[in-house]
Amino acid sequence: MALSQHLSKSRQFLAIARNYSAAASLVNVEVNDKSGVAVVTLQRPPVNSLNLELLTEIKQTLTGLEKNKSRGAIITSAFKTFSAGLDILEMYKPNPDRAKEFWTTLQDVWISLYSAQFPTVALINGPAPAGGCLLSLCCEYRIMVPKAVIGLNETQLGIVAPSWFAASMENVIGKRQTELALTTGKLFTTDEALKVGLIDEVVQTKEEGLEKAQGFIGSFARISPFARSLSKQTVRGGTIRSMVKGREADLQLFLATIQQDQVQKGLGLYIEALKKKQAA
Ligand SMILES: CC/C=C\C/C=C\C/C=C\C/C=C/C(=O)SCCNC(=O)CCNC(=O)[C@H](O)C(C)(C)COP(=O)(O)OP(=O)(O)OC[C@H]1O[C@@H](n2cnc3c(N)ncnc32)[C@H](O)[C@@H]1OP(=O)(O)O
Repeated sequence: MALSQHLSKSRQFLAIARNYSAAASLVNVEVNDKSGVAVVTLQRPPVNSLNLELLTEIKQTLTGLEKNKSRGAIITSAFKTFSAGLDILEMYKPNPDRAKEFWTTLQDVWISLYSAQFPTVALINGPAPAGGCLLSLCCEYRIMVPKAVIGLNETQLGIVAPSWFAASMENVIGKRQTELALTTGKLFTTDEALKVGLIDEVVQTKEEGLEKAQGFIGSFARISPFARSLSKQTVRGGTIRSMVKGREADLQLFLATIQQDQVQKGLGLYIEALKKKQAA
């Protein structure tokens, strides 16, 4: 499709996305006029913790971008935190039906973002623990600001990162580093993340990050989108197939795990600690 035609379609999507954002407003989508690349900004105050509503909007946004054959997407945050990960309140004293929908929607978001046909970049403009890290791991390229942290720190909450969280990290930094990171619940500083390959670039500001992200996506301009996306599928297909095959068992494991007394106690203490931190 010619770029002018494509941009016209992108603008139509943007209009729809804006209308949608106006109604719900947890995700803002702006399509760059020149490049056709969408900047997807998470904006659930205060820390973009991923609850059912935010995940649902992310899922709808990704579906819209795929349908409109997006040229690329940059995922970032409107706040100083990229994303605080899963909303702990979705797992603490949960309503079973909501918990089921919550986890299923998280799985859908992972599948859509991990297998997106268009190029994806995470512009990590603040802390990205656990589910925040997972979102960025689904992308093809990660750009991060200094003085932030990123990692799958689930063990620090007394829970275990599911196998597809672990696989997402392993595909980026390898088995050895993933095992060390997961068993300790490590949150990498920006410098540590760069060293281990968990992120690809460090930028000083979000604006610089947006430029770099556009540059990364622009680097595919001369590559056939068909060949590009099939190559991505070749590399990621095994991980996606195994997640999809195991998703019902994964859901049941999640529901059973969060009902355990010990897990509920751990989550309760973690919530208290977060609140005390704010009061101090
Ligand atoms: C085989 C296994 C199979 C199944 C396993 C079963 C279970 C495993 C399931 C899932 C894996 C879990 C994944 C997750 O993502 S769990 C979430 C992990 N997240 C964190 O540990 C981050 C916690 N937050 C922070 O460290 C800081 O908030 C942060 C550095 C992000 C920002 O700091 P800042 O100083 O800017 O803000 P705060 O004052 O700390 O927070 C403001 C406000 O927000 C509340 N908050 C923070 N994070 C969360 C969160 N993740 N969920 C809900 N609420 C959160 C915080 O309490 C404050 O609230 P309030 O006091 O009411 O203002």
